[in-house]
Amino acid sequence: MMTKADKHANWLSKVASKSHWPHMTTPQEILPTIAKQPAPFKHPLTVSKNLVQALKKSRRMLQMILCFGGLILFILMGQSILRCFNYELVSPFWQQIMMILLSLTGLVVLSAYAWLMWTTNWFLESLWRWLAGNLLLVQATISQNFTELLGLNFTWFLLMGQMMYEIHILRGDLSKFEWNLQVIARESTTLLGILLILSRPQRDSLSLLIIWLILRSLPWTALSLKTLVKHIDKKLRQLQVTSKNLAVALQLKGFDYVVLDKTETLTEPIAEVDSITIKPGVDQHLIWSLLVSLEENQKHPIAQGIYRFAIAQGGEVLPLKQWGKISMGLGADWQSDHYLLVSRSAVRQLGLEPQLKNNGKTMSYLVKNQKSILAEICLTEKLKPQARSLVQLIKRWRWVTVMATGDNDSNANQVGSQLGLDIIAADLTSQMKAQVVQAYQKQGRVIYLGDGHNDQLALQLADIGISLADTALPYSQAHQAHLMIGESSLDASIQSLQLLRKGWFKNWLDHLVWGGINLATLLLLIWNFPQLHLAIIGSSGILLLSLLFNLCNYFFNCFINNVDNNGDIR
Ligand SMILES: Nc1ncnc2c1ncn2[C@@H]1O[C@H](COP(=O)(O)OP(=O)(O)OP(=O)(O)O)[C@@H](O)[C@H]1O
Ligand SMILES: [Cu+]
Repeated sequence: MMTKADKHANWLSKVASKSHWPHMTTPQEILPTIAKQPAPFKHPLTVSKNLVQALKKSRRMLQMILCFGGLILFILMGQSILRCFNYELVSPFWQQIMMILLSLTGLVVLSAYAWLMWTTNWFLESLWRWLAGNLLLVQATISQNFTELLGLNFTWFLLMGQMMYEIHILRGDLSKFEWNLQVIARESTTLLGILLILSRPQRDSLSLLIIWLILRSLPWTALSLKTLVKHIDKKLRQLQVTSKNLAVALQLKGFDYVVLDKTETLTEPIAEVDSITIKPGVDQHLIWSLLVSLEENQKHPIAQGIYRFAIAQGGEVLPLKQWGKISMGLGADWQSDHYLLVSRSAVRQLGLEPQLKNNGKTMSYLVKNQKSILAEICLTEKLKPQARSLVQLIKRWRWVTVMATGDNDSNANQVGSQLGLDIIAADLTSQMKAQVVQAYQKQGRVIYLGDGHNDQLALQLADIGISLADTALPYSQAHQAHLMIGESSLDASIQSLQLLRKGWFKNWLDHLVWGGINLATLLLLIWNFPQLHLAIIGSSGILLLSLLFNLCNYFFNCFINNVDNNGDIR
């Protein structure tokens, strides 16, 4: 049988063979093809620029009005529907038909809602809600309670909307404003719900309600996401790790793939030159000088190794005209010739054949005018001491380990098998690294661990990007990652991953406790404690308001996000 790992290895070999070269990796070139985010919600309305600008300015105010207005309208509509439609007057046969239809739609809507929840990895919560919802459904159907059935349908429909909204938050960045809005909405609606219940004639439900609210607040304070984020952020900072969007990261709950960069992530930041084989008849001093000049200002581990070696051989700096960054190496013009210092696969794509066999080493080739190989450079990279424990840790958690490297496959296989990685993808450009991440995201959640050198895009696209930006090698775009490790050792990475996992576990516990409380209340209800019924009606009042708030917010976000800075609808 084909394992998960095999399937992806197959797919990867297909992607890797599509590599194009020479290829200038400019962000403009990559972004349109790679950074294809899920298509944004297209609003069917076309509105004038001025209106959009006005909407944007008064967005918050409008949200409030729409939300509370919507709630009042909703209640009024529900009441008038129930008043106009006299269920008792319908013939018993049609009453039965309507009951069955309502139960069935209830089941469908409930299942759709639970499924949406399932897709965000809230497995347990989704299961609780589905089971509890079905209990309610059965109870209402058996007792032939038409109003309750109608209410259940409505509530689940709204819950589905809320779930869509939450998925929307999970996909994007949770802004501070959105976060605060959520908190305000939740707290104010709780207050409103309490007032609603207090205004009811039956006071006996009050004590039950208070117990219920205390129970409800326990997990909220002890285990809530906000507390967790604070706690974990503090610990991360002690490790000199800066985090971004930790709330989003912690809501993801568990991972399926960890994609690792090789050079400088798993290996030490300086490579050691083993040998440089120069083509017979070529001026050696020119080679050393070309190497020194090419690598002079490069931060790449290979560059550091080559530079040191060539300097020691007496290389001098020549006024080269550098090409800027290209994938798979460097390019520069000197006098009327152009020189490339590139990888094995790049050399092959030029139709040239290296002399030396590649025995699991990192290789780099100096090529003149895309026609002849002047020098073959063979380098050794040392594994970082903690690389093995990192991989073992990840494997113990049963996440699939993938190596995505720009280095040649011979070396990648050597390092990969030494560490026992599940999948190895070599000869990747930064564009292909991003594609690898995207491909795995179709199967599950992806963490990317890299140095921010040839993988900024991959770091950005992954569900969590962890960049090991060595303070001595500040990579310009590393800040887009969710976590930044300020040292090149893997210790902080290992500890950060462990912290995240602890966070997910606690978050999971939170849902367990919540689900337990919900289920217990519902079971009590089924065993016919009429007072609790009131408490639950009160809490659904809370729910309703917060749902409407979230729904308004959701549509607003989709709508506003579709409008670019010029006020044009995309
Ligand atoms: N500064 C450089 N000097 C010499 N060769 C280079 C340089 N940069 C890249 N190369 C060549 O291109 C290949 C791929 O480099 P790239 O930076 O894409 O990946 P990498 O850093 O080696 O691996 P990883 O993706 O695991 O970090 C290298 O193996 C090397 O042959
Ligand atoms: Cu790297």
